[in-house]
Amino acid sequence: MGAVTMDTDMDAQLGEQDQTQIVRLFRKLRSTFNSKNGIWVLLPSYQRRCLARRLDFHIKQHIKEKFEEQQANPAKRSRSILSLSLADQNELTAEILDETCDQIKTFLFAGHDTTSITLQWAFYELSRNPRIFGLVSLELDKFFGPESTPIAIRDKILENRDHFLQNMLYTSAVIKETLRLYPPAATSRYSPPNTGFNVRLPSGQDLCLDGVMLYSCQTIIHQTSKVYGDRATEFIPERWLEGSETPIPPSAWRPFERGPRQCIGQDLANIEALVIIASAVRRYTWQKVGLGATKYDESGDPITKENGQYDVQSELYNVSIEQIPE
Ligand code: HEM
Repeated sequence: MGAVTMDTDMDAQLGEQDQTQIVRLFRKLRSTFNSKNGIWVLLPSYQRRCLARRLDFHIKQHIKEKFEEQQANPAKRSRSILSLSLADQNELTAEILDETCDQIKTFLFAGHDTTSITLQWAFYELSRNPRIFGLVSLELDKFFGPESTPIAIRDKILENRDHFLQNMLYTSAVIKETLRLYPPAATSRYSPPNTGFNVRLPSGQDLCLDGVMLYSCQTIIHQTSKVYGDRATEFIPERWLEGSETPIPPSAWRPFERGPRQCIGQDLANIEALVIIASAVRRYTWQKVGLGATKYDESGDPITKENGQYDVQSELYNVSIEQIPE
């Protein structure tokens, strides 16, 4: 996200000591929202304000540096979000600096966990569904040929940028199905008082929702059997391929939400996920360990269930609501 938003590698994948200040402060700030987290319980709002101020300071420093660079050498402008948003500015006023800092924080926040959570679930489903893993692998073999290094993958994508997505239909369906079963983000809508926003329930009852905050629960919408059938809770990428049995109305799949405020980064998220899945599947196979770990037979091979999935030693979720400690 650092590269896309600010044209900067923020070393987020390195150990904490080697990460940039922005990443470290961002993580600390986020931890203040976890009420179980030691000292923050006592002083969350004060600490939060201090951390937020320090984070703003570092991001603003960065914006100033990029602005100077861009002014000195306009021809070398990159296509990062920061660079594009500064493109028409001749002067970096305090107001523009504040606004740019806010926008950058929104992108860093919105594009950070969402894609990584999607990838975690995609990797999980690929690890326990050998048939699906095989089909992704086959599609990637056809497109990339024998090359498997990330650089080769990048070059091949750039060479075929106009046909890349058309060639990745199955892998794209895996991502779509991952986002259906495990939507990583959410949103809400507010209808101010006196708007006159009415909805009709399936029972025929009319409800006025003025003054109500509405949370559209994608997890429920995405698993409704009226749309997704008896196998709504199963991971079946094929349901997204042309010629699949039941057409799915667009409004029944909304991990990025819909309408004028829908996710602005969805194309980027899809491409990021495709490139990362392609790089990983081309080089590795993997098995789940810990909770939900794969079960093996005596000769060390994974045991496959009737539905084609690997059997597991324990359920992935083994804590029911009643069991969650206070
Ligand atoms: C799988 C990945 C992602 C998912 C599931 C996701 C989902 C969402 C959702 C549900 C919203 C709220 C939309 C609404 O209220 O209607 C949203 C907003 C937003 N997302 Fe994403 N997002 C993802 C990745 C990204 C990335 C990579 C970026 C940045 C490049 C990004 C930038 C944003 C921004 C800026 C907004 C606010 C848009 C606005 O309020 O107008 N998202 N996203």
